[in-house]
Amino acid sequence: MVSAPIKSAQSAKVISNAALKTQTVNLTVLGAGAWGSALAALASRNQHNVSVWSRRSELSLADAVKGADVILSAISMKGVAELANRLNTEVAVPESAIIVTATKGLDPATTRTPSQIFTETFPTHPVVVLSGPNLSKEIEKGLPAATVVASTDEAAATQVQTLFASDSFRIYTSPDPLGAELGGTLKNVIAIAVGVCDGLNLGTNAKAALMTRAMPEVIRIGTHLGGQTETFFGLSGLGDMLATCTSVLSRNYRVGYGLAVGKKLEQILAELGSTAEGVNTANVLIEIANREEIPVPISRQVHRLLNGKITPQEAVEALMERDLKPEVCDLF
Ligand SMILES: NC(=O)C1=CN([C@@H]2O[C@H](COP(=O)(O)OP(=O)(O)OC[C@H]3O[C@@H](n4cnc5c(N)ncnc54)[C@H](O)[C@@H]3O)[C@@H](O)[C@H]2O)C=CC1
Ligand SMILES: O=C(CO)COP(=O)(O)O
Repeated sequence: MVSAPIKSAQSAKVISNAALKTQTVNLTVLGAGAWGSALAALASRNQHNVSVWSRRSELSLADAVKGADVILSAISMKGVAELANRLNTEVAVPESAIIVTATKGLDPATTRTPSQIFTETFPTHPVVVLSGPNLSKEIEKGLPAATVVASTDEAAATQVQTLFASDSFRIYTSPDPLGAELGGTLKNVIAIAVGVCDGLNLGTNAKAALMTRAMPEVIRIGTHLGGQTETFFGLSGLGDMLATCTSVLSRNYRVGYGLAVGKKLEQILAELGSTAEGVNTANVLIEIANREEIPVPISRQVHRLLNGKITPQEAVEALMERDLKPEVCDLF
């Protein structure tokens, strides 16, 4: 008898999601790179009105956001603060528009996350983070994937869930935008470390140890910055860490791999021709860790490597030669 009300509540939720699906949403995607384009295609396939703006497009920013129900930013971190400022000062963002951020990075000038930037700039608008194990090339092919839309505004998260969800793109909601965003951001630095591990042919044991020991490091800094511990064990945390650290499609992984096989960082980034956020994130993360005295041993070695202070082999030695200790002693 206990199960009856639970079943009817679940049914009611499914019906309301289905009803939402029939509404056509005006979506504006800001950023026509790999991720912005893939997300625009998902919403188009769901029959929504999608317009895509990029800094090189003929469409002006003002025209792009006119009449938008949802504005999704998927540009590189280096442009987010400037874009938020332009949206605030140069154009009229519709009053009820939901702002979604899909960028995985930290602002070098202020150490803020994209959702913090948008929330501070648009305090009356709902802000939603979209983050998960989402290699865009797989999603473009229609391969199955899952992600998280996180917001303190549950209704806004549900609307964004419905906007993008399909048979091949399963979306979960979460009330923890910072946790979802930081999981996706901090793992990029770890993906560089795992790329180094593979580039040096250190084997599966080493890779498993690195990813596992990265979890307390990500949780330590992620919770310090406001994320919830459990979020880091979900799709946007562990899930994204696994995707990015185990796929040659990941640009961050390829940065680490390239360094390990003797390439210069500039050459690797030029060959990639697109964004590898982990490079900037490592710098900002170490600034935060130094300021707040948070131990981040793996990220610190990545930072030293990226800045030419050590070789890949020296980074491995530095991690292996640390003081011995119990495993579960330093999660927080
Ligand atoms: N590609 C992927 O598989 C995924 C990427 N992401 C995240 O999405 C963000 C964008 O990544 P991608 O689309 O892959 O990179 P991309 O390099 O393909 O595209 C970056 C886009 O940002 C724009 N941009 C760069 N600086 C700008 C500025 N100052 N002002 C306005 N626009 C600017 C570029 O013109 C381009 O449209 C990154 O934070 C990345 O971590 C998240 C999940 C998946
Ligand atoms: O965040 C991503 C997958 O979820 C994309 O990873 P890269 O930016 O390393 O390609």
